[in-house]
Amino acid sequence: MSSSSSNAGPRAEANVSSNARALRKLRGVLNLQDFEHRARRHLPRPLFEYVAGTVEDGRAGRDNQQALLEYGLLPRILTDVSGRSQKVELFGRTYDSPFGIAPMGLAALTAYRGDIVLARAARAANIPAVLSGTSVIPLESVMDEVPGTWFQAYLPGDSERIAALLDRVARTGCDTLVVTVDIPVNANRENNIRAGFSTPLKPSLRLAWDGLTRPSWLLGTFLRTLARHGMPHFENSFATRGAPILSATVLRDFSARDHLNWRHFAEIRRQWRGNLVIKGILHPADARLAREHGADAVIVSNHGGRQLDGAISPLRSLQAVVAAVPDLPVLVDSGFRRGSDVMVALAMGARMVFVGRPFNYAAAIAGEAGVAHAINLLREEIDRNMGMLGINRCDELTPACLVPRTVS
Ligand SMILES: Cc1cc2nc3c(=O)[nH]c(=O)nc-3n(C[C@H](O)[C@H](O)[C@H](O)COP(=O)(O)O)c2cc1C
Repeated sequence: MSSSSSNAGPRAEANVSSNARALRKLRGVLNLQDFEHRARRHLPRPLFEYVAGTVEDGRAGRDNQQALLEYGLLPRILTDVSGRSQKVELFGRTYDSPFGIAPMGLAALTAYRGDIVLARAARAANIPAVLSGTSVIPLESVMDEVPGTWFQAYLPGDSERIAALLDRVARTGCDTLVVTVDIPVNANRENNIRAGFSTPLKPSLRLAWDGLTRPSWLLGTFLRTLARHGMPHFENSFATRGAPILSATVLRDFSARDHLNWRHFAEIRRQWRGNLVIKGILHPADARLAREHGADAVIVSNHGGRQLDGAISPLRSLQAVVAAVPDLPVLVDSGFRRGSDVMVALAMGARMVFVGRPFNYAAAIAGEAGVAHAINLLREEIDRNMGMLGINRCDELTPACLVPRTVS
C-alpha cells in the first residue's frame, strides 16, 4: 500500500470530524444576522467590536437599515417561475448569484487563514470575493490558492508607490482591482477605542484577558496562526511587507491617502490592464467622473457605516448613480442581509450586491463551512423571493417591482 493511500484514512476521518464540528456550530444559524450572536461569543471583544462597529454615533450604519425599510416589493402571480436562475454576468464572466464577499481587513485575525477561507468558499459557490489591502496573508498566496479573487487597494497619493503595488498585483495574475476611495483620512472609530482595539494591537493585560476568555479563538485562530505562519504582518498595503499586527510601537502607514485624486486614478487606469472598480462612491457626479477616468464598474457604498458618520445609505443614491452611468455595472454594499434586501438593490439597477460582516463572522465561527452556509442561506432566500415575486431572472427586477413606503 502506498504511503499516500495509507494516510488517506486518518486524513479523511479528520476532515469528517472537523466538518461535523463545523456543522454543530452552525446549528440554529438560520439567516445572516444569526452569525453575529455566535461571533460575539467566539471573538475577543476588541476584535468583535472592530468587525461589528460603525463610526461615531452609528448614523450611517443605521441609515443602511432604515433605507431598506423604505421600500416594499410588489409581487406578480401565476407567472410560472419554474425556470428561476439567479446567475448574473459581470466582466464577461457568469456568477451563480448576484452577490459577493466585500473586502475586509484583518480577516485572518478573526478566522484562521480568513482571507483564503472566504475566497475558497466564494470560488466553490461561484461568486466573487475581494481580498482586502489591509490583509495579513500575502496576496501572492491567496491568488495562488484561489485564482479569480479580486484585490482591493487603499492607495496613497504617490504615483511611485501606486505603480509599485499595481506591478505586484498584476504579477499575481489578479484580473480585477478594486480601488477604495472613501478613506482619505482615518475614521473616528470611538467604539474601537472603548473596546481596546488598535492597529497594530498593543500587548496589554486587558488584551491578554480578552484572548484568554475566548479559548477557541485563542487556540484555533491566533496561536495556530503564530505557530504555523509566524507573527502576522500587514502584507498587502504596499509593494513591500508592512508592520506586524502585534506591536507596542509601530504605527500603520496611512501616508498620503489624503493626496489621492483623479489624476492618480487616471494613472492607475493607464497602468492597470484588468478590470478596474472604484469603491466608495455615493454621489452620481463621482460615478460619472469614474466612468470618464476609465473605471469598469463602481461600488456605491458608505463602507458599512464605518467612515463618514451621517453619510447616506448607498440605497438612497443608487438609482441616481445607475442613471448617471447607464453603461457601467453598478455594484453596491452596506447593510444588505436578506435576499429581499439584495432584490431591492437589483430592482434599483445594481448588478450585484456585496456583503461584509456576516461572512466575516461565518468564517470566524466555522471556517469555510461557515461561509458556505452563509452563501447558501442568502442564495436560498433570493431563490424563494424570486419565486414569490413572480420572476425567473435577476434582470426582471426593475423599479416597477418596488413600492416606496412611508416609515414612521
Ligand atoms: C471588519 C471590516 C473590515 C473592512 N475592511 C475593508 C477594507 O480593508 N477595504 C475596504 O474597501 N472595505 C473594508 N470594509 C468595508 C467593506 O468592504 C464593506 O464596504 C462593508 O463591510 C459592507 O457593509 P456590511 O458589512 O454591512 O455588509 C471593511 C468592513 C469590515 C466590517
